[in-house]
Amino acid sequence: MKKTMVIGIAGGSASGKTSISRQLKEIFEDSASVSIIRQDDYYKDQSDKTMEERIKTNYDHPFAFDNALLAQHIQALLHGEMIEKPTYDFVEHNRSALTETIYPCDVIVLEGLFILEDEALRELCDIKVFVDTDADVRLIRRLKRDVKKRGRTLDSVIEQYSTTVRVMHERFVEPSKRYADIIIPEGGHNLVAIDLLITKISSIIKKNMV
Ligand SMILES: Nc1ncnc2c1ncn2[C@@H]1O[C@H](COP(=O)(O)OP(=O)(O)O)[C@@H](O)[C@H]1O
Ligand SMILES: O=c1ccn([C@@H]2O[C@H](COP(=O)(O)O)[C@@H](O)[C@H]2O)c(=O)[nH]1
Repeated sequence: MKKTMVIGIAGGSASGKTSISRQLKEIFEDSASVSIIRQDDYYKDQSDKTMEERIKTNYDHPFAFDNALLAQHIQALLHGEMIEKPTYDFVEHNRSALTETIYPCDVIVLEGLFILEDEALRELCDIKVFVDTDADVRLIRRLKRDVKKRGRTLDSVIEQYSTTVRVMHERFVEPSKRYADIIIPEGGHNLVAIDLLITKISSIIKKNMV
């Protein structure tokens, strides 16, 4: 019987998880149906909080996410059911009103900060990947991205990084590296590691198709 494969991609903020997930989706689009599920879309709803309160939330602690719903959605896809995936608005620091329908597929790329830290999510992954990018590179990337795409100021990114992002990374994200089957040093720059990952996924897809 055809089985859906789950590729878990964890790593620090701005390590390159989303960029690698997109590369994989593009590469396998012709041979398999691929869906990307981002843990970021499962940040808890904060409609009951003011903007001032939302700014103070610690978004780098596992409690900020509804991981139970995420695990339930992955299970549903594995059982051949479609899901209504929440979507997240980083500018508003809140869930959006819109959901996205995700249909059962051959490959689920499950990416996010705590995919390997959370035991239930980790156990759903057939291949566990950790994108390992140095902290200084991640901070520079985050500064550029958050100012351009997430409505932040330079000062707010630096303040959030020094108060929560860095400490939580060391406490929760970095230790989860030990669960990885594949560690990709230098993020998306490491073409050799990405090629190895692609070869492995291809062989699993081939076996699945016969
Ligand atoms: N290998 C790379 N080289 C240069 N910039 C990169 C690379 N990978 C990602 N980026 C950029 O860094 C930022 C963060 O990458 P992203 O994939 O969103 O990380 P994550 O999903 O881990 O937070 C984005 O603006 C992205 O374009
Ligand atoms: O409302 C929010 C939600 C999250 N964040 C920050 O985003 C990153 C996680 O996203 P990556 O794409 O992995 O960088 C996390 O470090 C949070 O600090 C936010 O600022 N506001």
